Amino acid sequence: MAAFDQNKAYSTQEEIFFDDGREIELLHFVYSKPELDDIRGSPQLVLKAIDEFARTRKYLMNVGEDKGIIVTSLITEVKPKVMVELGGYIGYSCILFGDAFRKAGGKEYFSLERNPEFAAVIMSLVDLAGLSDVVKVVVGSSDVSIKRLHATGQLQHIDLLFLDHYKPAYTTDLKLCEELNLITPGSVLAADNVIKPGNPPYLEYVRSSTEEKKAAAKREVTDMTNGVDSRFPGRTVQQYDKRLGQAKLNVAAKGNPNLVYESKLHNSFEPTGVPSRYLILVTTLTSPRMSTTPYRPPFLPSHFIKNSLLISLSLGCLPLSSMLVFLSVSFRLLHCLFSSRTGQTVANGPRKTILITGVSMAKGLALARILHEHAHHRIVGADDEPVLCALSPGRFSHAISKFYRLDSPTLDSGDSRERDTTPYITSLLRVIEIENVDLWISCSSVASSVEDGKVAEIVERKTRGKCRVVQFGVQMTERLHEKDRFTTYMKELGERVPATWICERKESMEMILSGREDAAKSRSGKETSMQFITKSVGLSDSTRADMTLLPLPTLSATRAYISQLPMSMKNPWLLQEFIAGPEFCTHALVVRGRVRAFVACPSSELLMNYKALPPESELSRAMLQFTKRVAKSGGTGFTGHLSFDFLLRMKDSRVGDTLNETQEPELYPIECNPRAHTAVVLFRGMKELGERYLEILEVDGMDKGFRGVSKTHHIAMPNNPPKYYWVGHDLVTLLILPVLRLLSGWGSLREAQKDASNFITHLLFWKDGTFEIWDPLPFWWLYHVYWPMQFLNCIVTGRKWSRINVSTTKMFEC
Ligand SMILES: C[S@@+](CC[C@H](N)C(=O)[O-])C[C@H]1O[C@@H](n2cnc3c(N)ncnc32)[C@H](O)[C@@H]1O
Repeated sequence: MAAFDQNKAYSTQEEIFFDDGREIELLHFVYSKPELDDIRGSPQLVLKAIDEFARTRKYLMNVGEDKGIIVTSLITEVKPKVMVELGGYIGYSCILFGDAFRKAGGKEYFSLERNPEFAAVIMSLVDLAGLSDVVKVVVGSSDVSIKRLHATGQLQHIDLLFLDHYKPAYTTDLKLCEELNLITPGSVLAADNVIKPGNPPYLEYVRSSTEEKKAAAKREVTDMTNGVDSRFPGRTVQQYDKRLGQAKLNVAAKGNPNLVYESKLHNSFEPTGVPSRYLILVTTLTSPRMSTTPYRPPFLPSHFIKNSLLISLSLGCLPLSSMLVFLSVSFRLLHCLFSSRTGQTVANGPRKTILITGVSMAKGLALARILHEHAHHRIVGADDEPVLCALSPGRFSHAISKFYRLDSPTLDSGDSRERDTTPYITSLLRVIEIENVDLWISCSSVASSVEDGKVAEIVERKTRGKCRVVQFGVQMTERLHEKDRFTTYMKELGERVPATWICERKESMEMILSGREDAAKSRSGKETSMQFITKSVGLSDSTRADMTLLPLPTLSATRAYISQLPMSMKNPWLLQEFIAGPEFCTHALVVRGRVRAFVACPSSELLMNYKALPPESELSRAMLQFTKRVAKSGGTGFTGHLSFDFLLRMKDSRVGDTLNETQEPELYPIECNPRAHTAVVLFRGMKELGERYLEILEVDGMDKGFRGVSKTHHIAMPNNPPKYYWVGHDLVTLLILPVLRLLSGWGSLREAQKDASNFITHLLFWKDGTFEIWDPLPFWWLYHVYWPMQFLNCIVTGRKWSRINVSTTKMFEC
């Protein structure tokens, strides 16, 4: 630390050092300067005048030049678009930082000041400095102002936060900003005077790990007076009481414990020349890292209340959905009367039995309904459900002649690979045998992938091809399903894949990251922009939404992040190049190595919205071509459902989420799901898809190529189908949660309005993924029996969940 220049030292701090009229005196001092015309519009000259007053007249509690330079350098480095300062006083920091901020391309600088007289001084001096275009002075207590700015949509994110106000409010205001999602990865905090006069609770909070914060939140707070930590001296606590009364702290703010900070102390001098210690904090995240969904504060206090509220919601909606079912059934009866007069579907060939597994899920149900259109054949449905609990919504579908309960799949795929029989395999084989099934369409979940593959092999062997199956064998299923093997396979096929490494040890992940960084640096001679994400090779509900970009801003943060990954020889992790761009998913039916049905759509959060890409679009065509190449490589024994997740690298990263059809698509397959995708709902009402499945039955002999017997080479693709959503999911996420968030002061009106308008648009113009007017019972059962029973079970067993997927009936445990 360089020596302090005594010539610029402020006057000594007196016993009473502010709010004694000196702030207004300062205004007169500045405005009576003979060189006022030169000062006007010059932030530097305004600061010089303020410094002169503090040196020659009275002390001012400004950040000062020495400490200020730390923040101005930070501004130049971070280039914030939005900056907030808590505590503006007479506007010194606001003018110093506002100037640097504007030069660095900043757009909005909010200066929050509780004392209206001080705020008036700031406004006057900011105006004189010519900074009114970027600086907005907000009068009021910081927590109230933050909430209001957020609620009115004026403040949506903070790139740089400067804390220099009421010491006990540092932690509570930071927690508030975290909860409102104003502080996210990439945000930088600079806090003044954390060592002297000191701010132990703040230091403790920003230095804690996620676990420590969670544990601290659970502990009973005993050492607090009026929400103020007893470690603060009385003088600090009562500093602003005289004029403004006792500050009310927002102690309800719980913060986001998942945000973990990396902190660095900077030594400097107070403007009086007294050495000071300054804390600059760079936010970095540990688990669950940068989620694609913004962090939403848990305003529902417990799982019990959450589950109880959802059960009540189901009860509340019961009359309306029962009425809907009644109307639908009446409509169907009338329709049947009418269609019996106009004639039924003409029988064509021998009647076959088609088994569809996974009918509890929207995808299985959609396929059952599509095949039901071919009324001549018999559709049997099956799915796993608990013994003596008729929970599966699919069992009540009009499309299904008979439903069978299956045992649950074995969750450990390694286990099921070793064993030839599991309760699931046995129960499924029994259904195929009892029903003398001609075609089994496997539409099951990820949990049963390997066992389904096993059943496929056994059935083909036992029935000598009499029973046809839409399901790949075990080896192919594993090769496609396991992320590491899939990437290797794609490389073997010469396909473009993101750079990927399989890591069994944390040290190797660290080494790869530092090696890549060094190589990139030496190639370009400057900082690399290449970023990576990590994923567990096996299934992991808790980490799958995690999108933390590596390397983190500092080596130690990257190390800390890697160290918390549950990586081992048995549970390897992938380190994969991050491709910035939109994600897409596809669904395809492949028969004997040929794609027979295909659809592509943009991926949405939790995959609860489906909008098909036009089949003729360049993107859809590119994804289809890729699917065709993979299908062909599987040979003539390759029959099953094939879904991929693709990332599209945009040439101009700024258009990240908007699709520009004129760009040449640079697609990267990142994952494969060798099973049906919920996107199959986009085929609803499309008889042609049913025909593609029935063609499998027409193939004469297992060794005969498909080409010889195909009626058409045309691939079934939905053209301009309706958009799909799930009303239960949208009702909660777009209507109830935003309203509750708004009422509890956490959400903004603008956000709630936007969500509500999306909900209404979906309700009016989109189709529900489960409801069908001629087959309404599965919908009713899903929302009024299946989910309430699941929530009740969670209350009774204490099972905790963080998200649910209405379409796949899956609960993500936490
Ligand atoms: C140390 S001074 C700020 C100095 C200023 N940042 C500078 O360097 O020029 C602290 C200021 O915070 C203000 N303040 C105190 N509690 C506050 C709160 N809860 N919300 C907003 N401002 C507050 C005080 O009125 C005072 O003006």
